[in-house]
Amino acid sequence: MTEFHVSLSGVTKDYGKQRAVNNMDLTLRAGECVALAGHNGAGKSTLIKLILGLIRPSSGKVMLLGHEASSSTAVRMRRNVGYLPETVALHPSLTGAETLAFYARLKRQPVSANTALLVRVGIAQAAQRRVGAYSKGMRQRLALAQALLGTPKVLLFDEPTTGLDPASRLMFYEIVRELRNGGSTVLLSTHALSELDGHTDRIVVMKNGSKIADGSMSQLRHTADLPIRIRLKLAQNASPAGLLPDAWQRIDESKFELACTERSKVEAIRSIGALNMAIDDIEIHTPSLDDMYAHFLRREDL
Ligand SMILES: Nc1ncnc2c1ncn2[C@@H]1O[C@H](COP(=O)(O)OP(=O)(O)OP(=O)(O)O)[C@@H](O)[C@H]1O
Repeated sequence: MTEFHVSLSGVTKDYGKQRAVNNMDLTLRAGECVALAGHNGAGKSTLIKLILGLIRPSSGKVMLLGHEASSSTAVRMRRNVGYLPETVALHPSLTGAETLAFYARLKRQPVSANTALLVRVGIAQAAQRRVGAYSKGMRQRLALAQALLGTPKVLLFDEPTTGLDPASRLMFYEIVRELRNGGSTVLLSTHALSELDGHTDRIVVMKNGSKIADGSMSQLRHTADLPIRIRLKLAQNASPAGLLPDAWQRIDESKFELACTERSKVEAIRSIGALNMAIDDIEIHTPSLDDMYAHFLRREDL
């Protein structure tokens, strides 16, 4: 049986006249990492707060670990949920160790596990320093440590990698991988789609409160069907380039380019093979995640 850790059905959230989330359906399974992408004000943070039960939907149902998210029974479930908010307010006069101990007590977790947690997020050496003297990245790592307390079943990260350097980002995604392998569900909101490659199972794209795309990277590529560019470099002794069909554009003396769809890519490569030309190199440029993202956000019909 598929185990859903989180499910939203027909969820709408209005703030007065402002519709922040519109008729949203979403399910998150155990051991799944899903990225939530969308422009500023698309409704990502609101969606995360709905899952946390911090706000109630105007209509529809949000289920978290088998309980309605904003119900009193779900409060007990919160111990199984880790949350990293978009802006983290940590007390500047507490040390890193004291901060984590404070959150561990709030979450009723043993403080004995904290040292290992500080090592895991890479700030053990600064544990006795005041948080006020931490860099932005160090504060973000400490905030991540509090979200990981008790190895939650559901982790909600609101723009977790903002302010992290590339090494810290890698550390973050390494932790996400461990969490997934351990069966936790991870939902992370982001603007940085280009850094997601290989780190998430699905990407959900939101626009003006509605879900406009939901699928794995390759499913989204298929749906977007953006042109792929195949570049050929012919060998010096190659047969005349005139053998190439007209669709191939000449770039210079020896280089040619074809724009084709994801679906017709294999056929295009096969047809070059059939021409029996001497080829030095073939490059395939697939659309980047940012290209796909821009494509979905641009579409007027969505
Ligand atoms: N407490 C609130 N009261 C009124 N309107 C709100 C409130 N919180 C959010 N909104 C509105 O709801 C919409 C969605 O906001 P939300 O913060 O969920 O977007 P977001 O996708 O997280 O944006 P960002 O990427 O900028 O963080 C926006 O139009 C925002 O102005």
